[in-house]
Amino acid sequence: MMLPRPEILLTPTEMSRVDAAAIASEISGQALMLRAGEAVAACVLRHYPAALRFAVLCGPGNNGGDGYVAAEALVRCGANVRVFALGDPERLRGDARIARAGWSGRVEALEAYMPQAGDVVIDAVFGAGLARDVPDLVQQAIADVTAAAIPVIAVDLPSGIDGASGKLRGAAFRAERSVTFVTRKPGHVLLPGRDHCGTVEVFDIGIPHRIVAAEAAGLWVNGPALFQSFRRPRSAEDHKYRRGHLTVFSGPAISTGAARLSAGAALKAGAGLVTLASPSDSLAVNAAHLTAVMQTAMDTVADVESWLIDQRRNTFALGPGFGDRDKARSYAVAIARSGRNLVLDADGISAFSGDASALREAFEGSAGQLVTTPHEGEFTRLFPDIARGDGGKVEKALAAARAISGIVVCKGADTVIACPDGRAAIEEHAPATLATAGSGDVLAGIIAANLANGMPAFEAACAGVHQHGQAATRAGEGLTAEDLVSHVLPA
Ligand SMILES: NC(=O)C1=CN([C@@H]2O[C@H](COP(=O)(O)OP(=O)(O)OC[C@H]3O[C@@H](n4cnc5c(N)ncnc54)[C@H](OP(=O)(O)O)[C@@H]3O)[C@@H](O)[C@H]2O)[C@@H](O)CC1
Ligand SMILES: [K+]
Repeated sequence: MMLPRPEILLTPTEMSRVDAAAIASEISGQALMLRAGEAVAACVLRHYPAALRFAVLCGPGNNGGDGYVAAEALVRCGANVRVFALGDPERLRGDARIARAGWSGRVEALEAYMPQAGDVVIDAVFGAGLARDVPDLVQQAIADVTAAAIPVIAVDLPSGIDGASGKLRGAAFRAERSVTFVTRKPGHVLLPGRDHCGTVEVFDIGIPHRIVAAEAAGLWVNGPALFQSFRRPRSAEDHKYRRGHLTVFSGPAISTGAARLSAGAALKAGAGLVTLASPSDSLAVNAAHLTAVMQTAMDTVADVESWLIDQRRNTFALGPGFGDRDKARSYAVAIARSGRNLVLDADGISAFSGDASALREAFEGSAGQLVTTPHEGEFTRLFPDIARGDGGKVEKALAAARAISGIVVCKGADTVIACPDGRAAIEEHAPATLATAGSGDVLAGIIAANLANGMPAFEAACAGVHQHGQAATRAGEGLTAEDLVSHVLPA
């Protein structure tokens, strides 16, 4: 069933607040658990009609409670079901205790479970309440089930996956399917969690959307819903200057390709004009490759300042193949002072290694918007203290965004886009083919084009990450960064 905002993600903490708010508004917790467990039973019957036996592994909390409900529902349908529990089921409390009482069969100890051909495992050991590494007994069960290649259906999340961060807690089941409730959780989308969840089904267990919306803090799966209303409307009266003038800084003669990839991608993404600002020694090399992209000589910060006099030059991309870090810092500061937008990538990020506060000071009070696009190594260099912390990718990206008062795009197969105001989005459709030289340069150019078009920075970055993934999907196998450029489309 479609939820009103399918892109919302709730962390386990937010989910338990939603649960508490639902119960406070007279929705019975027991009824929620019944619907959840029955949804799991329906899912396994639909997908594994030929199973010889369902082995339901139940934990000590409400995830286990869902397992007992599913077990009883399966027996009612005539299935062969065995239940194996972690810990003493007599110690269950609340709704889980009631669910246990509703299970008409025996409960065996988890260690008694011996996987057999024809089994399907229902993993109801831990869900949202996983608080630390899974105990040895569970690690052993995970190893046995994995070795025997038994299909696993996870209730909520595979046991061992942290719902907030997607991180592995000791070990985790690799599920073929996960059945979750109300919304997906970050652990379904972030890696490695996403790889352990299999196909995720979201069931509406009857909690009204207004309760969900009240607790949702602003974390989404990236997609057009986040940025479509900020797209630049197309108009017959448009001319190129209305679509923004982007300047991309080129590196020295031996490393000009990266900036050309950014510039080419920006034109395809819909920037009205793109100028490559080249050191004098690179002009001839760049000229040999350029057609629609224009060129100007740019050797010093004084050259940058005089280029900034024309207010139509509203957006800059700095870093791809740039090289000179001192110059990169002085250029970035000049752009910030003049109130223009900046996408800072690659060498532009390295120029501020360990000194993120200098970026924040430069952009604080500036009318210009800052977007940085670090991969993992660049993130560690720019934000060493944040990178060392324990948090998940979303928490780290948000801390970094606050540290620079700008948008941070943490690149990877689960790119996170974070805004200093607390909003964040996770991309889930980036094809593996994007892991190719120059792909990041293309992304920087697309985001810069969106900024040049007048999009607010968070939306420009979300759209850019989405456009980048879509371009890679259109390009298909054997993708190079040049192919990627040719498949870029406007937001
Ligand atoms: N929210 C909703 O709307 C609905 C939620 N529903 C379901 O509830 C689930 C969340 O339930 P939950 O909060 O009870 O957490 P759950 O995952 O069962 O684990 C908690 C227990 O495990 C224990 N424990 C934790 N880590 C451990 C470790 N490493 N090793 C050993 N023990 C460990 C922990 O012990 P403690 O940390 O307190 O010592 C506690 O006893 C959710 O995933 C969904 O399936 C549905 O019914 C529909 C409505
Ligand atoms: K589980």
